[in-house]
Amino acid sequence: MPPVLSIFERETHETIVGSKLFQRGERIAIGASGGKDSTVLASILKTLNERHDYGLDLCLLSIDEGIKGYRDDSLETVKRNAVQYDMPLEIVGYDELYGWTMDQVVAQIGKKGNCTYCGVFRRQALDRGAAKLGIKHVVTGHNADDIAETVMMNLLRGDLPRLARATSIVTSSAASDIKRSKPLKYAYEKEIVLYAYHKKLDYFSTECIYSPEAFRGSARALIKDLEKIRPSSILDIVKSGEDMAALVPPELSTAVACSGDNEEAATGCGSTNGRSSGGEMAVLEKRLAVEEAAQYRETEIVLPANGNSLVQETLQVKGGSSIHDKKKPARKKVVKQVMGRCDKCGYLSSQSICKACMLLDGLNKARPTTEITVSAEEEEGSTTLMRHVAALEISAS
Ligand SMILES: Nc1ncnc2c1ncn2[C@@H]1O[C@H](COP(=O)(O)OP(=O)(O)OP(=O)(O)O)[C@@H](O)[C@H]1O
Repeated sequence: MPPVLSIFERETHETIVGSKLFQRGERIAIGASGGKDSTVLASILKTLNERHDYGLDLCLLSIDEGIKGYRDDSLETVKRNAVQYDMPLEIVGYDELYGWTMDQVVAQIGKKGNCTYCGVFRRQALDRGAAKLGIKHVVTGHNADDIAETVMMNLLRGDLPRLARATSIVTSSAASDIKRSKPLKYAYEKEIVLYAYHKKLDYFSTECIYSPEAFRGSARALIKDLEKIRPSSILDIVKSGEDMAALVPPELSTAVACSGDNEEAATGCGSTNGRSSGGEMAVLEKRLAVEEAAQYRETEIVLPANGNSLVQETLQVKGGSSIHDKKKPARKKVVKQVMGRCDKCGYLSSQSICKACMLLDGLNKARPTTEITVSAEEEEGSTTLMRHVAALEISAS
């Protein structure tokens, strides 16, 4: 076996053991997209489970987002993987869960912002798929590159709670009783590709046909540039993310989880997306330059406030608003989240309407603009988990 394989396997084993990721006898659903990361994850977990006798019961869980020419092809890969790794496979589709495929969502809303829908739907779909299997732990193939990008994006957004969630190897939230973990958190994408290559793994390498998420692409490009001058940048960013996460009060990072958002949902589907160079970074840089220039036109004035105390306020001498006026909205008050059920679909949620249902409401309201026919049998016999979403068929026209 080439040393690169054994080193990779040993390091992944160390991550698993060091983080006490699994318990003996645990049933684990591997989020399997057919891509390189989750294929390598399935392969290596099978190897390590047998070699080190973890005692895990592994299965593959795939979400069919309903993207023709992309997900249907990658699911064929997952079906082959199920045979190759001798693991049961469960496939859950957006159409059965939500009454919408991503192809239909994109036809309705366009490509812009479609990753947000997909991310929110996928998170819930993975939970629902795991619940269907009676499994409480889902592992995903997120790697160090993905996490470094997410850290960078949340740093630029000033969103430390979400940054904290992205860096933790295990995430669980009050809004779901299903745990998530990322055993490849410290694995470079390059190592994963090499492992797949040397082990001749069968994976699907086409990227999603819908628009990439520009901001992630920009963060990725920035990290790639940093790597040229500092090769350890990716793991350094992951490490810095972990250190920053330690400063975030737990109730704040939990509140992010409870809001129904997650790193994937907030940033689109994740790592493969947005790998094109985005213009957002250029816009950001331009804005920063303008703001920097504006600083020189500012004068510090101390004003008396509330009679006694002195409050420093910055006023701008010439027109326009001061950069200090562009205060970020005050951090949201942290409300203790209580797990309940979504009024519409009954899914676990800390809100009265879960995020997926909110998005579906918007989609369904706009749907009558398209010519629609409802199939009576389908509506009557629907086993759709979300009963409020009628099984609609868009007529061929
Ligand atoms: N359709 C899906 N079904 C099941 N799991 C998924 C699906 N899409 C993504 N995942 C899980 O989320 C992880 C991150 O997904 P992402 O879209 O960022 O793709 P990626 O980093 O290219 O991973 P991969 O190479 O496995 O596709 C995947 O490794 C996989 O575990």
